[in-house]
Amino acid sequence: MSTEKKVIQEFVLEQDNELRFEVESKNEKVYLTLKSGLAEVFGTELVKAKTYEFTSGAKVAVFTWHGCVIEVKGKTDVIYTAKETPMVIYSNCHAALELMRMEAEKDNKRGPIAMLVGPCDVGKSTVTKILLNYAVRMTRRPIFVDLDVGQGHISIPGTIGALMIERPASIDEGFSQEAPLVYNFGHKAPEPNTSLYQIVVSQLANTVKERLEVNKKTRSSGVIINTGGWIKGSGYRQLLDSAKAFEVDVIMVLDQERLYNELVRDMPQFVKIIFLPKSGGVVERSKSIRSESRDQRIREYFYGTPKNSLYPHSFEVKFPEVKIYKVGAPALPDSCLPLGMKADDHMTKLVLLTPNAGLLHHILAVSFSENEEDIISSHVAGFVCVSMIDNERQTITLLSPQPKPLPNNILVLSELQFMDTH
Ligand SMILES: Nc1ncnc2c1ncn2[C@@H]1O[C@H](COP(=O)(O)OP(=O)(O)OP(=O)(O)O)[C@@H](O)[C@H]1O
Repeated sequence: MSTEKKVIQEFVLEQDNELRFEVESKNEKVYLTLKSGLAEVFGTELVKAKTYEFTSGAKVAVFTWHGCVIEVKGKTDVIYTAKETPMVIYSNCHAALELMRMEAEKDNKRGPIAMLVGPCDVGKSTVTKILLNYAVRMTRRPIFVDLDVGQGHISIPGTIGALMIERPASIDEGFSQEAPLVYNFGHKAPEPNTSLYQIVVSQLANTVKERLEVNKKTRSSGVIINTGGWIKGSGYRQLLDSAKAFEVDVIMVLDQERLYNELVRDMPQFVKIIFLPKSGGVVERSKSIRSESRDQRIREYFYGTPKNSLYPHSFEVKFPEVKIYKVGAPALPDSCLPLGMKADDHMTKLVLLTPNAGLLHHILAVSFSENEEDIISSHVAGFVCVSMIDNERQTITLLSPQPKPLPNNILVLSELQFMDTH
């Protein structure tokens, strides 16, 4: 047990102030308690006298609309109170979406489909979370869509997905992950395979639209879509395609006027484009921190969080028991392509793999599809990780959240890897 005494600090926040802190040191824990007044963390209200725990990697902002007293116990790397925040502007956006939801409810129509866009590290995921939390606090049931394959807020990185939000995010664990709809893309950025990205985005958009049709409450609550930070060149065209696929009504552009003006120029008139300033608190993340947080997401998928541990299973499957596919075949010169085939088509071609040492540590998506034709357009049941390949015995050892048997024998290779150090 550590004999080191924990540092205790008390902060008195005036109305509209924000206490920001970061926990960086490994194995460090910081405890936060609301002593009096009202406060929230990214849209989720703090319960008075309850202690919240934050571990290494946490970047937190405690905002108060009315003033409060906060106690922070433990070693933070940065901690300060900010008087200037864009929270009033974000709250006005929520109010505008809420008006659209009220109209939609009255006329039994679809509520607002809003998309957050902007470069990396401007707070897109954070504003998405704030807007979802505010909506659900008004008893709405919006759908959260995450198109950012880099971080994987709904499932693991390399995927896109949708989740119906029924209660505010937990301060330390995020949104409850009940029955998310997840599509495997298999790369940590859209660039390596934009054709495939476009297909999975359209597929997700169609499924989300179907869900809006069948649930009245969700239909009027609408959808909030988070996107990745790739906004230049084909990344920008990709954004336009995604906006079209989801039939968005509102696009909120964080921090970049150029992107805002391009969207005003290129989107149809009925789509409202809104410019939002970035919060001064948003922390920039280096490549290595992004990579660490991707690892952390995958580890949490298999092993859970300190508060909610999971115990994954490890089992063997024989080579013939599974079919492992890779999406995207090596490119062929135009002269070698069959008549009518475009050079781009190879990017969505399925290649059946013979299990080999190259699969070691790779993530495999367990497809819901029953035949080869539907693999790309099917959502996935979950993920396993290849922890051993034994060529002699013709077996693959898999780390899996569920015990044997696999729900399907069709597996799809992801570029993402996970080193299981447990
Ligand atoms: N007001 C704030 N105070 C302190 N930290 C903040 C604040 N807003 C956001 N952050 C932190 O900054 C980090 C980056 O924010 P966020 O993930 O929302 O950015 P992003 O634009 O979605 O990034 P990316 O493009 O990489 O997905 C997060 O760790 C988040 O917790």
